[in-house]
Amino acid sequence: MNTTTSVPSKGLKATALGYPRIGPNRELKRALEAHWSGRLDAAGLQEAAASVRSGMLDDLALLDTVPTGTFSLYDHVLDTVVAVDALAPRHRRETELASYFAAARGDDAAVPLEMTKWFDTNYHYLVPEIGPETAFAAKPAKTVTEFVEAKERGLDARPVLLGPVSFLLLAKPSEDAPADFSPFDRLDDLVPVYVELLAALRHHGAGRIQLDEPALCADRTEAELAAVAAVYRRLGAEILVAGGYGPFGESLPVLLEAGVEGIALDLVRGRSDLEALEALDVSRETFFLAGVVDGRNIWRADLEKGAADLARLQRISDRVGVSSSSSLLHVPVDLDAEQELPEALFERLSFARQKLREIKAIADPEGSREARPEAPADWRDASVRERLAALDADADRRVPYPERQAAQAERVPLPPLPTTTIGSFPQTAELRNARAAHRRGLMIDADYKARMKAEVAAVIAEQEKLGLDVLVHGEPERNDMVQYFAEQLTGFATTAAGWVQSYGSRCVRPPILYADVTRQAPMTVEWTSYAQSLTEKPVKGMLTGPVTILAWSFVRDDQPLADTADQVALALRDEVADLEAAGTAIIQVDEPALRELLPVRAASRAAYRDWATRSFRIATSGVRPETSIHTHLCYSEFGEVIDAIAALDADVTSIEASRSKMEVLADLDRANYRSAVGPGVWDIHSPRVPAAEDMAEALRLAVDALGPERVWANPDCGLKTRRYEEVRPSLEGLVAAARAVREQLAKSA
Ligand SMILES: CN1c2c(nc(N)[nH]c2=O)NC[C@@H]1CNc1ccc(C(=O)N[C@@H](CCC(=O)N[C@@H](CCC(=O)N[C@@H](CCC(=O)O)C(=O)O)C(=O)O)C(=O)O)cc1
Ligand SMILES: N[C@@H](CCS)C(=O)O
Ligand SMILES: [Zn+2]
Repeated sequence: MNTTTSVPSKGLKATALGYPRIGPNRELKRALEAHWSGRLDAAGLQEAAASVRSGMLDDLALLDTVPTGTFSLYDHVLDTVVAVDALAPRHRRETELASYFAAARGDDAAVPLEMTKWFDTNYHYLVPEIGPETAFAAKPAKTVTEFVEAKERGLDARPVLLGPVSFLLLAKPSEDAPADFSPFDRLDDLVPVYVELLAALRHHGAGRIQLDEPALCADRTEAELAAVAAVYRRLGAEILVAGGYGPFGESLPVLLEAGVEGIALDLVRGRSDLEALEALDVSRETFFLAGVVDGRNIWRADLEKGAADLARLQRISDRVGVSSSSSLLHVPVDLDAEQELPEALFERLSFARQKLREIKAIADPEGSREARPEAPADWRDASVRERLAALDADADRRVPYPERQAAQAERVPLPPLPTTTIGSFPQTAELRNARAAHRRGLMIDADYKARMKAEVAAVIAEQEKLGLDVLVHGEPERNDMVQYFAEQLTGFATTAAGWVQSYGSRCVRPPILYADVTRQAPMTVEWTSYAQSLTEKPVKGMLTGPVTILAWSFVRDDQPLADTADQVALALRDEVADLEAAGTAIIQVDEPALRELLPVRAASRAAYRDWATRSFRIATSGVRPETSIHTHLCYSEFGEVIDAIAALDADVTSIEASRSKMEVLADLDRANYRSAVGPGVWDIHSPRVPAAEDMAEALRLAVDALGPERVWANPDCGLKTRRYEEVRPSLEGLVAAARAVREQLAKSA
């Protein structure tokens, strides 16, 4: 056994709130997918998981105190469901592992838990279903095992669990719960189970235990805050409460008054907590972790600034340690895996492993305080800035929707309820292998392009055969809908191995947006034009919007997000113009991350909505009235961005609606959204083939809500993760459903 022990620091104790858990080379992803496909048994999967955990501890051993339990086979919220024994009956199977994956992914017998965005990140968690009858019980096996693993190595280990308040606030009522039930009503029943979990850990020698309460970084009601106080009074000593997604704000005095031993502060996004603490009467015995190393971005820390914040905290308390601002889950593992990054960029970056060293350096009073190098002057591009400054008057479409709609209908006549898809068709292993071969230099450009064009032709033929009305080229040439654009724009770098978990085994490599953005050449026109040359039906141009490009990249921190978004928007505006000039009648600009970047706190939201929607309009407003702009959003929970969706001023919005049973349509109506909607009638996140009759019923609901002239028929997201075996029958059903509803409408007219 490896018996690494941590090296005691000369200064303050160094730790981190959590660590990447997919493995430096996505080892866990490969093991999971092998297990799901039947190639690796449960024991083999557990062995691979143990090896990933061991690698995490190898890295974390650099610290004085090591967080444990932040590993997960799929998702840490699902782990908490298991830890409190709250699995829904429909997910219970013969083994714990089978139950776990039934809840995570669904199977023939049961739909999975819903998946949704984790705060303002690109990580997705599984939403616990809690009802009045959910019988909680403590199941400490995972947390204890992982704690003991670290302890047996001689490490000073600190178990981490998702706290009870956040667990219930992130949950949704189970299907059979009464209408007035809220999972939070069950807090008093859940807390004793946490008491047992903590007792099991203490029994194995745990001291301080970290309870993550990220929900306390959002606005909370008085009643919720009162409950927080009661819970933390009851959970007792040696508890460290961590937030990680901004300031605790009004929760901060509540936690202090409840007498929690320690609080982990996010001093990157939540620096206002520091000022709040300076104004409060805080016991000098309170333990604080100064989260001065950014867990959400990849820039090297400003060590002087970190040390200065630390000093401020030391004026408040005698017990201070140093940490990351959030879990390091959101950054890639190791910068040293990147050989191709420009030198001036490389030396300004820090991934998880490097961040551990930064934490250590800040904790050590004699540690090096070497400054991050200045950004080179040629990272700024005066021409982009001048163009943006001159653009103000041009950032909106000049003609209002009703006139545009008439011009567009004349240019592209379509039946009622036009059928279309969201853009991507299945990314087969064969496509990805061709891309990997191309990247490694084993396939020349011409062959790669020919292979992708053959795929476009096949996708067009599929759609013609299915009888869809508005076609797509299928996006086979895109590794990812953000990375593909980042690879072609200046100002972005892409990584070779900078993988970050998005959900379960799925990962993304967020590009790094480090300098002013410009478009060197058209990025998509050739593909769209080629697809259009193969068919008489209209083919949509397909772009990713500025907000989503920002949300799914690591973004420069030296200027407001709004300014960066405008630069990306300007590059897209040129692409839109080129697509239009090439004869493209319909251009879709996807903004699935519009909701994701919405600030966690309500006070900052109006400003966000303004810049986010303006950047979309900069990208799209250059076209003539007869050119139709579509947009697409997914990941439900649109409530807070409904006004923003209306402010995008698109001609057609396709939107995830199948899970919310079309409720979003009434919301759009209330927000004065008057253009057309494609409410997703097929939930593509599930492998189930939807029944044509169910899709027809959904379309009828949409027609009732909006009128027949405003409804499009489409799935609720792209088809890249689905297989053709599911796609063909599902789209056949979709076309049949639209035809059936059209016929009914014609009869009743
Ligand atoms: C729509 N979603 C997206 C989000 N964020 C993005 N940046 N992009 C998105 O599409 N956030 C919200 C959702 C999240 N959903 C998903 C869905 C699916 C994935 C996914 O499948 N990810 C893939 C990786 C995708 C990718 O980059 N593919 C590349 C590289 C493929 C690869 O792994 N290559 C191997 C080499 C293969 C070989 O040698 O044989 C390698 O590099 O090691 C490509 O297609 O070229 C995943 O596998 O996890 C993510 C988010
Ligand atoms: N056009 C993209 C949008 C995904 S959100 C796709 O179809 O995959
Ligand atoms: Zn989508």
